[in-house]
Amino acid sequence: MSDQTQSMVSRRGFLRAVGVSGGAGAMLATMGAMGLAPSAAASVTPAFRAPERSDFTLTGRSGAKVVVLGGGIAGLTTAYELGKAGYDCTILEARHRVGGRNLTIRGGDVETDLDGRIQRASFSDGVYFNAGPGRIAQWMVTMDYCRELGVPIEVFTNQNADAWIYNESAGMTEPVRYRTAKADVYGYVSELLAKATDQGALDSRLTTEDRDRLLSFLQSFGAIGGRAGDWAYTGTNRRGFSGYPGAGNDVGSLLGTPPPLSDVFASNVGRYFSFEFGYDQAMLMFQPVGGMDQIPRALAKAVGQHRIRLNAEVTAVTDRGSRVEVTYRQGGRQSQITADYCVAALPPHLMARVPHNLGAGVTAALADFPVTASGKIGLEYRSRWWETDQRIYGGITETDLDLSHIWYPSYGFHGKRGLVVGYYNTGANARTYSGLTPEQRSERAISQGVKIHGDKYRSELVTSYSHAWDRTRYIEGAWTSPRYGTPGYNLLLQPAGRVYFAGDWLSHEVAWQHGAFVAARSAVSALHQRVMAG
Ligand SMILES: Cc1cc2nc3c(=O)[nH]c(=O)nc-3n(C[C@H](O)[C@H](O)[C@H](O)COP(=O)(O)OP(=O)(O)OC[C@H]3O[C@@H](n4cnc5c(N)ncnc54)[C@H](O)[C@@H]3O)c2cc1C
Ligand SMILES: N[C@@H](Cc1ccccc1)C(=O)O
Repeated sequence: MSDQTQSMVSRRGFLRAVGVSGGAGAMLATMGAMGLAPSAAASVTPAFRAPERSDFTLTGRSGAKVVVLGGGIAGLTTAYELGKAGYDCTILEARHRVGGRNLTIRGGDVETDLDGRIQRASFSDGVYFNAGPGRIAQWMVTMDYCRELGVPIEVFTNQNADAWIYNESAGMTEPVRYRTAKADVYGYVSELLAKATDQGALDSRLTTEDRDRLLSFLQSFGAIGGRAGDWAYTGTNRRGFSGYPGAGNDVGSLLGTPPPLSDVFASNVGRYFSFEFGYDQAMLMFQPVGGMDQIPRALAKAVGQHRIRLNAEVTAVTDRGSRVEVTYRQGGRQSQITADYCVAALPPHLMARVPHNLGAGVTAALADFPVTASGKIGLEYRSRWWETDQRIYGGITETDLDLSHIWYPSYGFHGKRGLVVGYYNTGANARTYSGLTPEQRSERAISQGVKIHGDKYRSELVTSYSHAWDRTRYIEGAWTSPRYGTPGYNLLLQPAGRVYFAGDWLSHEVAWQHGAFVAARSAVSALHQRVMAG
């Protein structure tokens, strides 16, 4: 489908709904069903519905004043989209920069956490650390905003056959490459299933043709022997080589023979394979060139810096019936801003603490979002030993250590220096690290990383910066687990008087910028619909 076709389809949906006919509810109904017009559907993949495009065009104009609380992706998107339709928006952001959880750390950046710990990043020029979001799936509306805002993107390597798996608690003494682990697990699983199939164990489920087709599939899927070889898995070059094939008669040195079946299952390496099957984590994935914060930067530029008040902490919201008053503290001074409407795009657990007159039900609903902790550390190295010595170009190593994941950079290949994400963890593991000083976090991450990567993990380190989202002022958590379908959740999908709510927590894509974008678009649509109807 060409972009043009899809844009036209989306825009037509909007015009029909909001513009001239504009009956109440029609726009939202159309948005919900805003797949493809029947005539267009015939020429495109029929199953793909693209309801949320960045050519989100509000028809009809309004100069109404809107105050937006929070300058994260949801707040910025709200002001950006309303701005296109003429609204007079002001964003109040408590932090010293926009972006919220979309945070990229570069050399010179300074952050003070809730415990008063100050970190000044000293990364080299050109080295950056995405402390929050790092990847974008192709179908996400985030991609459309990158295109519309002119933010260049590049592939983010989310899976790599040459990255490692290391399960210490399963008794592994050294890491195994993904490709090796997959070859062995797929091989043995195929062997077992082929044997069971051939011995008739599945005859009640399979026709003769099914059985033959399944056996043929398993032979290629697991690289196993045929019937004559009793379907045995005995290894394959998919495991990799200790010396890769070369010129002339050099067939290379295969990476040994597979461990016995029960050792492979005991190592539990297979637990990581399904990650890349996820609809949200499957390759290809993308990242903005130069850091994830290129997105909020571009949004802020499009909104206009004069519309964004930084270091402005919202302290009260009062709905006066015909207008909304918002009180905020900036530079030690208390100020007030009055607007026709307000869109509150703060984390729900923080909005719950802001005094307001929107009702106890709203407070209770806002306070009912369980919050998860998460943390990451960026380790800058003076050499790219993971590329030169271990032949890992991007991707993720999976572990059962409390560091959970190690990410290799998807940019700067073959450069002089580079940044590895030395831990990315959640829940209890994240809280273990967030309770430590930055130096202790770095030491803990390094002492574990050397088990996988050897001495260079320590000796080549230049500097590090760690971010604990549960200890970040004005965020206090990584993401929430909404109680979908409850009266409280549904209450916040509606405006409370003149106050609307937005954020990834009001979507089914929590922990993704996509969720923040679509929730903002939903609030904007409802607000505009009301203004046009009024
Ligand atoms: C570790 C981590 C990894 C992630 N990985 C990915 C990923 O790979 N891809 C992806 O797309 N998404 C990812 N996400 C999710 C993504 O970051 C969020 O979904 C998105 O950024 C949320 O935007 P938001 O505007 O809803 O909320 P926020 O970014 O939380 O914005 C809320 C804003 O409100 C401000 N605020 C709070 N209190 C006040 C106050 N009193 N007054 C004024 N302002 C206030 C905050 O400072 C903040 O700027 C990740 C998040 C984390 C934490
Ligand atoms: N979106 C975040 C959090 C997340 C992790 C795993 C699955 C789903 C969401 C990330 O990709 O890192």
